[in-house]
Amino acid sequence: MATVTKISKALTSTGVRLPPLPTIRDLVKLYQLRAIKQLSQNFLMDERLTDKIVRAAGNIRDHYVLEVGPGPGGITRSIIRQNPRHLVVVEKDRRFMPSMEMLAEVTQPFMRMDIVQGDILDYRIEKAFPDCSQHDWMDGKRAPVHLIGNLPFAISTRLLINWLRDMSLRTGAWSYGRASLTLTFQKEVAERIVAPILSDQRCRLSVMNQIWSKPDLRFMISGRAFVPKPEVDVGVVTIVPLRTPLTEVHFDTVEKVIRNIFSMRQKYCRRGVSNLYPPDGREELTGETFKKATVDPLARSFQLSVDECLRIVEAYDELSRQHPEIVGYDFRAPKIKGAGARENRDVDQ
Ligand SMILES: C[S@@+](CC[C@H](N)C(=O)[O-])C[C@H]1O[C@@H](n2cnc3c(N)ncnc32)[C@H](O)[C@@H]1O
Repeated sequence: MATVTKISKALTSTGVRLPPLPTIRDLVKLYQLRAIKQLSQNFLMDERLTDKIVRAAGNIRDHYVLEVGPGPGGITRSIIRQNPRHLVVVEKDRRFMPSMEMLAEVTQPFMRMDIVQGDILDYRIEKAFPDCSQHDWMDGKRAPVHLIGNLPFAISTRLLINWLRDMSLRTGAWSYGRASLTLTFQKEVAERIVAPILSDQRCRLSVMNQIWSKPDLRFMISGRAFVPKPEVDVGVVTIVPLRTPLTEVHFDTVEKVIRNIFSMRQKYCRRGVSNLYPPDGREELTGETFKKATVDPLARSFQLSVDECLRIVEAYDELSRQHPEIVGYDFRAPKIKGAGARENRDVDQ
């Protein structure tokens, strides 16, 4: 571990020196590193870029930070240099544990660093920071809790939707208050998250994000900066929860309706919405939805504002309280033999 124990950059305010980030050659030697494709491993080894990502999170001094997938620890070092109070890193790949342990040891007198070897999708963030008190959601300030990560692309969209759900229910990281996110996404996904009405990238992810948060695409990083180089460039996005979300309808209902609205991008939005309803009564209920919502059923989904999407959600929510039998309906569910032929015909017409 000669290279890792070499001392390089100082922690500015504490005078503590961090073990330097291993070079690419070190990575190969020390960890017999072959990037594992299933874990979406593309490492960022340029300190200026890792510092820039952490700066995008704003002030984290004395705050609580969770880093997703630290890998060899480039972003981790940038976080530590900003002197958070408590850092938790969650990494699935056991090969990175020794270098994380070394960082935890060096920083131990000045801050708390916990290492979790495991899957971020299973990790309970509400238990991560026992010393962090709850912060009032409605006062102007954000909670001193930040989720930061150069995300594994294979799970980034799923993770974001899970986190938006937690944000809406004020569970997980949002049990502490208005926690913020600073994350990387493949360029196209980053553009979709912030896409405004009428844009080519407008999709379910845009509307879902914009209902509960203010997402910002802060800057792009060329794919060339990563090792190994991914096929695409990468966007750094910050996501700050809105003090007042744009709806009070339950996340699961909103997600279901928005998914249907955007399920057939090139067709009239009426078509996707109609699939929310069982064939018996589909026409009538779809007509009623658009009437209640005062939205043009012949608009395409990308032509709808967040407000129009939410009016459709609210109309569906109201109708499903009047007709409880439609709540569990899923037009993609396997069809019962015999009924299937008829139902498929209805959908295709
Ligand atoms: C894109 S790499 C980023 C590594 C490092 N942060 C960097 O910027 O160089 C993604 C990291 O997430 C880890 N990872 C992948 N899936 C994970 C999961 N489900 N839970 C936790 N970590 C995961 C990978 O092992 C890898 O270290």
